[in-house]
Amino acid sequence: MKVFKFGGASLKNADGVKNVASIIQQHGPDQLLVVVSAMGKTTNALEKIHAIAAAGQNASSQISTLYEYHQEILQHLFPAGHAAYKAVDTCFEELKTELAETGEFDMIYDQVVSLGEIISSVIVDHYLLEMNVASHWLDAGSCIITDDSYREGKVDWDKTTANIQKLRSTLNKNIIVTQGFIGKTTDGYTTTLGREGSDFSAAIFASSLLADSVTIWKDVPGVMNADPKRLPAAIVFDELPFQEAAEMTYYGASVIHPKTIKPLANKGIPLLVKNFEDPSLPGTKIHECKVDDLPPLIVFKDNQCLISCKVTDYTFVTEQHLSEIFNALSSLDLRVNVMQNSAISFSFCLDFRENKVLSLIHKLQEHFEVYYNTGLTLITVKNYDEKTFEKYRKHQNVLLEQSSRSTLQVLVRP
Ligand SMILES: Nc1ncnc2c1ncn2[C@@H]1O[C@H](COP(=O)(O)OP(=O)(O)O)[C@@H](O)[C@H]1O
Ligand SMILES: N[C@@H](CC(=O)OP(=O)(O)O)C(=O)O
Repeated sequence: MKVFKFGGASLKNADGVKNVASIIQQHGPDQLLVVVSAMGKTTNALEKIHAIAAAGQNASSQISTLYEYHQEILQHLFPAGHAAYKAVDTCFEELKTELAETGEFDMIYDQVVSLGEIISSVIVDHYLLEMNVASHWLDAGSCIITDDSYREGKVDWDKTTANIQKLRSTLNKNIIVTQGFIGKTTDGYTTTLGREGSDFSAAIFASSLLADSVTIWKDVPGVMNADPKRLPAAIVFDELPFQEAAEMTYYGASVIHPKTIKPLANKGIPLLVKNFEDPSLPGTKIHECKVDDLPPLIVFKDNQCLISCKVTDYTFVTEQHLSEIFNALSSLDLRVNVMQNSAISFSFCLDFRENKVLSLIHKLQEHFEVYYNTGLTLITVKNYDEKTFEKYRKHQNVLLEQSSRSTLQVLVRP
């Protein structure tokens, strides 16, 4: 059996839905489970709607814009009065109900933001049925069980695997269409798996069903040695070892969600990255393989914050100081992207998640003099050669630089 995952870019309008349906129709005789994300930039719009409502303001104009966006798609796909309209209306009713709920910010966020995937999957399912494809809509939350870490749900693999394995008989008769990005707690509340987490959902289904492969359909010809939006001369890899792909995602290559590789590598399931605009292109196969002479791999990670903790009593940076810093980071579930120390100061860079980073700074100020800069970009060059080493080290406004035998990292003010 196979797993396909279609992201927001592939489903951004009615033509996108038609194209996705045609890729599904041509997939061949294998059993198929399809994971879809919210359409276009719907998740960002829902995040904004939730933030407005949580601040006690009226989000009705933003809700109308999102409703119109989906109506336009529906009108190009279905005749008036089709059941798909009612199904989408029900989701928007649910959105209003959830926004009126009182509860913890992150918990309500998940109930609201997850609706983008529900709407998208409802539309794709109805359209496939319209095209005479035996589609079966599945609530991903009935399978993917997480703890109650809202916005970053941690998967209960035993329960999840057992639930997903029960899908085998349905897969014998139907193509399953389900949502990426979302799960449920054992109490039945929806959770999300972290932004851009639909690739991870596809990997969860594939690993539980021991799929033959997972294909994630993107707007690029495959995995490239840099984001082509940043470096138009980037080249496409025919194949990549799991290890190399995992490291790329760790450094921030946004083409694949970082949690995707592990479940697939553990089960030896190949991950194919293909272009939804031209499915005939070979794409990239990520699997257990050896590739010699990989070119330099360049990853740009924006929205970085550099924090420097300065010891003020001339005792130098000791293990005690480091443990205070790492305890604070761990208590807030924050990950360091690069770090460096000198005699009296310890500097590190991390993603700028404003509320959490400001809480961190507050904690650190109990022990150190703290300085910080935001709006930075971390450039990582893996497998650097002489040319790329020189080029990125000479970048203007370098705030921090570090290199090992194979990897160069420079933190710059863009
Ligand atoms: N190394 C890379 N190779 C290919 N694409 C990359 C790479 N790094 C970043 N990208 C970006 O990833 C984008 C595709 O991912 P994404 O926008 O998350 O797709 P979707 O939301 O549809 O799943 C591309 O448009 C490209 O700009
Ligand atoms: N819709 C969610 C989950 C996701 O993975 O989306 P996409 O596949 O479009 O990156 C998000 O935007 O975070």
